[in-house]
Amino acid sequence: MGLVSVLNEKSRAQTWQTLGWLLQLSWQHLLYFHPLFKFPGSWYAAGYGHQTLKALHDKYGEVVRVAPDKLSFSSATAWKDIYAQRKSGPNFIKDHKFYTTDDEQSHAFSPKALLEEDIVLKYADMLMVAIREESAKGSLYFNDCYNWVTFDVLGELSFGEPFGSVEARRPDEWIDTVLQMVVFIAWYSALYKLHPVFSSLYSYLIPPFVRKATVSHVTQSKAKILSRMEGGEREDGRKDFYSYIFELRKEMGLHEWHMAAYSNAMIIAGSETTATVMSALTYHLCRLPAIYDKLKQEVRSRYKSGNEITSLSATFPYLTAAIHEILRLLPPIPFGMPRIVPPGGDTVDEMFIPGGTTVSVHAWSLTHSDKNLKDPDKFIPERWLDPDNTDQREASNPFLLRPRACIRQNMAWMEMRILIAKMAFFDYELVDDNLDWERDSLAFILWQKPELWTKVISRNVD
Ligand code: HEM
Repeated sequence: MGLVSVLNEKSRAQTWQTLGWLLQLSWQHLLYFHPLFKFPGSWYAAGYGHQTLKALHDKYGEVVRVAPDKLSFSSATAWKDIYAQRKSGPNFIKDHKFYTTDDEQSHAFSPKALLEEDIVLKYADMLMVAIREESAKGSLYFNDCYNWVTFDVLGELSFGEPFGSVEARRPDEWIDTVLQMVVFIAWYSALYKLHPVFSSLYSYLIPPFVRKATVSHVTQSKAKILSRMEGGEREDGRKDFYSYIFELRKEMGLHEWHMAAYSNAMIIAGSETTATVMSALTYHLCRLPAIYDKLKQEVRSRYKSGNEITSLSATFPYLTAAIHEILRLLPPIPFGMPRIVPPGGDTVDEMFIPGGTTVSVHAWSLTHSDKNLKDPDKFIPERWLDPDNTDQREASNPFLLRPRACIRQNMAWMEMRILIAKMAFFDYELVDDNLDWERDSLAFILWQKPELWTKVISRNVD
């Protein structure tokens, strides 16, 4: 519970007054004394959407000050400077005001050989049956379909049991709550970026029903973890995410609440990202039938049905290029992931940045800039296949860079390849011809997707 929510009315009025005061102070500090004074920008840009932040980058250049102590970059070299292994000096670590996992912890959880592929195949095949049957009854809400499968996969890998969404053909309440929370976490983060003091306003922003659902959600996650712990290893003797986490539990001093929080983060990081890619790609394939024809042709010329496709066989050059392109056009994590410049300062893009500054790369600004790519707003998978293409493809780093890149990017690729290849046995079209994915998507911590209703017109699936 935030501090402000426990204060009475008088104290709240005083709090507002103090906040106004602090704002004035910050403003003065910002104007005259702050070491980042020389960087152009907008002090209130913390809560800006992706398009506005791009407009700021277009106006001011590759570095923009987005809050008193925060800089946003939009250059391919900044990716390397901020997120990759530094050639000299310490790496830039995660901004702990924003993250709940620390740099070492999540990497200790990086599992080795898992049963992910079998699980992805199982739910992908169930989804194909669900789509075939449900689409015979009318148009389908594809955002949900993709969420069913990605959350079930992560549920089974994390808690040892799926959410049961593909089977029930409806989203689990747990998932709905998580997706609602994403919006509020973004508000929290925007307020925090402005000044940590403002983050206490957060408790005013969350409607009581979401707050209640969130508490119940974390309690449920903890109960699931406990039941998974009591149940011991999987019956088939194979290891999932939690087999490794349980092994490390003592060594890392983890409480059940840590594990519940970690599994929540893992499920969101692993489900909504992949589901967003699937929805956005489906939209673009509907809009660009010639591209979808090429993709279908590539898959259908090798397989007679989606059931024949396994994880190892789902390697198709055009399909892979389409994934690269949708990850570029719509990086699934839409905000700049914050890192802290080590004490003493260091350089980013050949500029000296004082220690303690929060820096990030805003991927969307970078991958939508015509300085880096030709026709950056168009979906063109061919740019990833043509050896003579001059686009700066290194502008796109949807999984970040090692050593702190997405720890499960191989699984993400495997899941996307399988789902897209199996989906290529359906023909479908948009129900709403006015839908414009880029215009209608909202960027929070993750994307809030526009509604994707499709009409499946042929089902070449057994
Ligand atoms: C297209 C799909 C995905 C994209 C684009 C993506 C991207 C990313 C990025 C950029 C990060 C770094 C975040 C940061 O440092 O702030 C990250 C971290 C992470 N991702 Fe993914 N991810 C995807 C899918 C997955 C999947 C399928 C899983 C799990 C099965 C997963 C699990 C994680 C975890 C646990 C972290 C946290 C790692 C850490 O704290 O260092 N991601 N992901």
